[in-house]
Amino acid sequence: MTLAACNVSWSTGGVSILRDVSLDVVPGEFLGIVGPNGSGKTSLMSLLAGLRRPRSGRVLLDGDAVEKLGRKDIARRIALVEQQAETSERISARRAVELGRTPHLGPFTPWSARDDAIVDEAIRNVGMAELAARLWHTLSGGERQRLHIARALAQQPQILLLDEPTNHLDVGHQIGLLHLVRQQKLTAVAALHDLNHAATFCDRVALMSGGRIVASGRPNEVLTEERIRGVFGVDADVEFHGEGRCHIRYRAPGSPAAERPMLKRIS
Ligand SMILES: Nc1ncnc2c1ncn2[C@@H]1O[C@H](COP(=O)(O)OP(=O)(O)OP(=O)(O)O)[C@@H](O)[C@H]1O
Repeated sequence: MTLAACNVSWSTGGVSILRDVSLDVVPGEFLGIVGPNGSGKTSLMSLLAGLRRPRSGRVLLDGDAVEKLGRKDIARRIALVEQQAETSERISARRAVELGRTPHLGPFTPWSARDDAIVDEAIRNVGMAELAARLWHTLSGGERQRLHIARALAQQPQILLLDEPTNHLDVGHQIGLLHLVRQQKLTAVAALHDLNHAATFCDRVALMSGGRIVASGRPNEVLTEERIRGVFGVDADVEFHGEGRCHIRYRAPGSPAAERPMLKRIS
């Protein structure tokens, strides 16, 4: 299943937010979207998920315009984990994950033992089995975030859209979550703030700035010292690794560059 944005622009309140954005994600690929605050990552994710309509251009899901598809049809194929997803309802952790099965249920497909098994596995995958009976409002921010991911996995989408999925998570759970996404062999698109996470886990990275995609490609093609300085205003030393990967070491303002021998290419 492919998802593509073709020359998409979006504006709100007379202000242009996304400008002529084109990208596509191919089956099985993990695409990272990075960029400074306000560069348009969340806006792009909501267009890809069909929550917003572009002012011009099109979003295509397997060649079909997303805006022409029904919500349930989209939800069977795409799961979105939003940045500030919340629920005020008094529900258990497990119930929150069960909601992921909603697009697959209907008058002729009632809840079954298979749905239970899918929900159990999703909860296990995010390490929340012991807290499954707890009420939502008693959970920490990180625990809730892991359940949002479990809800999306229980949805069994072909495409997973994640808006800053590592928010609220400690470093162990951040790495665990991104590894879990990779293991799912899903097509995934994640807006990420941590450039090293993008460089470590994503097959390709799209860099946004001012509502545009200014570069896309393998992590080490996109996350260069010049672009990190130009787009984020931060000096950094980038160490190149094999298979398109790299590692970024940020410099405090005014501190010297690392000695070059440390930066030699590792193949
Ligand atoms: N509904 C809205 N009304 C007005 N402005 C909006 C609206 N939605 C987004 N914007 C503006 O669009 C720009 C892009 O916002 P968006 O949330 O897409 O950026 P982002 O890259 O996800 O930022 P962050 O990293 O801070 O989450 C911001 O300047 C934001 O204030």
